[in-house]
Amino acid sequence: MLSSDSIFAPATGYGRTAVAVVRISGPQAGPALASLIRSPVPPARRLSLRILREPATGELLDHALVAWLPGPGTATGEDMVELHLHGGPAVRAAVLRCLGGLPGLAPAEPGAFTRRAFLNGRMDLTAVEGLADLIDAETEAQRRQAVRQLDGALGRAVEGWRVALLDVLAGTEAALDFSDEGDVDDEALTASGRAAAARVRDAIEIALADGRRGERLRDGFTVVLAGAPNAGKSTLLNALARRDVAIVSEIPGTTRDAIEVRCDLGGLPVLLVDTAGLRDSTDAIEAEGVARSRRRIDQADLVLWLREPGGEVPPPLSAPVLVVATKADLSGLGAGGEIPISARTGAGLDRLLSEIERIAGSSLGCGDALVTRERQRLALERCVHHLDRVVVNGAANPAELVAEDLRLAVRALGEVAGRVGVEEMLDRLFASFCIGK
Ligand SMILES: Nc1nc2c(c(=O)[nH]1)N(C=O)[C@@H](CNc1ccc(C(=O)N[C@@H](CCC(=O)O)C(=O)O)cc1)CN2
Ligand SMILES: Nc1nc2c(ncn2[C@@H]2O[C@H](COP(=O)(O)OP(=O)(O)OP(=O)(O)O)[C@@H](O)[C@H]2O)c(=O)[nH]1
Ligand SMILES: [K+]
Ligand SMILES: [Mg+2]
Repeated sequence: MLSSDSIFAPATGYGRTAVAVVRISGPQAGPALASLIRSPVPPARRLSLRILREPATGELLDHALVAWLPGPGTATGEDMVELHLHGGPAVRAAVLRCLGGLPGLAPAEPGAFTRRAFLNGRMDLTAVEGLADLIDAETEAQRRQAVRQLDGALGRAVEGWRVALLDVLAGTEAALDFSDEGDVDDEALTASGRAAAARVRDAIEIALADGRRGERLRDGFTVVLAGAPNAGKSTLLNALARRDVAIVSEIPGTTRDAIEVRCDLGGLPVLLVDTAGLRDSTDAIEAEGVARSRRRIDQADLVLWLREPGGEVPPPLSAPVLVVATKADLSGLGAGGEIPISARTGAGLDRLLSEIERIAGSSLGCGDALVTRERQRLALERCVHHLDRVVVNGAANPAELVAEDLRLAVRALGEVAGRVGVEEMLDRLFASFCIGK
């Protein structure tokens, strides 16, 4: 699967930047550097100042810091080169054009460097997923969770469980192979093997009993602002976003499309959604807006139900609800249990935000979850299923069945780490990276 071609790509952003880094990986990396600097590669693993020239014509391209990084002790496990260029778009384009003209070098697809790191055993699949999340992380809690996974928190746990189960499996297979030789325990599973399988199962169950906060933290927490027309939803959205995102007017039925604002609440990713005020309307467009509101309310992690003085109380909803008494500058306080605010004066907004942050925090955690994707969860659940059969029936079942369940449990852990059975998802995962990663 790994082509012997060498790849290159810009590793830094587009446009004008102070410095632009171009990375090359593969057997042609060293020769490519040598031809750009028209001399042997500089000392390994150091940045050296060199003059880059067009290989064919000798035309001056740039003064650059270059690094020669011989494999296998590199990010991809292959020979690598980094060119730290001046960050103009034309400098970068000229260097990329020269690289494309060299033999055995091709522009990298998105995620191609990370794919090579994975295929060369430099990273397991959980680390790759952690890296994807790290690049996408927009808040502190997301960053913390992603970098922990890149660092191997899940990978190490899974490998520890796998090694423990392989040990139990070896004992069971010995019982199978030599059951007539007399010197090996005849039973499919010794008491200590069974206890070891139970310990692994319990540890996995603890990791799974996390309320899915790792997955939720990647997705973010959705807060829907709902209520009757003119309750003050759009005014509140603008106040929380500190921007004029939604149209506000004294005309009921102003908002039609749902309006989304992403924000960072104490390190947590929160999506605020303003919606059309709920009422029966004969206006077809407003009615469609109300239908959209109801769908967003159904999918919300938290609904802020806004009611102006004397306004409607919330209908029964499946999501948790905070009732917000709006326009407190006109009416004074709302009823007990409601959070009084005035978007006009700003009164009560801090308290409202800290309530949202508290509820989001208990749903998303702070980045300490081990399981961060459904893919991992499903494989771990499958592992637990097979271990349950081993632990519960181990003494009664024939050795063949016990061994098969142990093998399937080990295989499920191998899937989490990307050792087996994941070929189909790799293309999708790597395509989610940017070019140059
Ligand atoms: N300039 C630059 N900065 C970068 C990267 C890069 O490739 N280039 N990275 C790329 O994403 C990240 C760092 N990740 C890296 C991971 C492993 C190795 C590496 O060479 N590992 C070897 C040697 C380790 C050592 O010297 O201790 C190894 O693990 O054997 C390099 C970078 C972030 N910053
Ligand atoms: N005095 C006062 N007026 C407010 C406050 N919040 C909103 N209003 C006014 O209430 C009216 C309706 O506000 P909107 O934010 O458009 O209400 P909405 O809930 O988004 O309305 P629809 O989009 O039509 O459902 C506007 O005239 C706002 O200026 C407040 O805190 N105090
Ligand atoms: K309005
Ligand atoms: Mg509105």
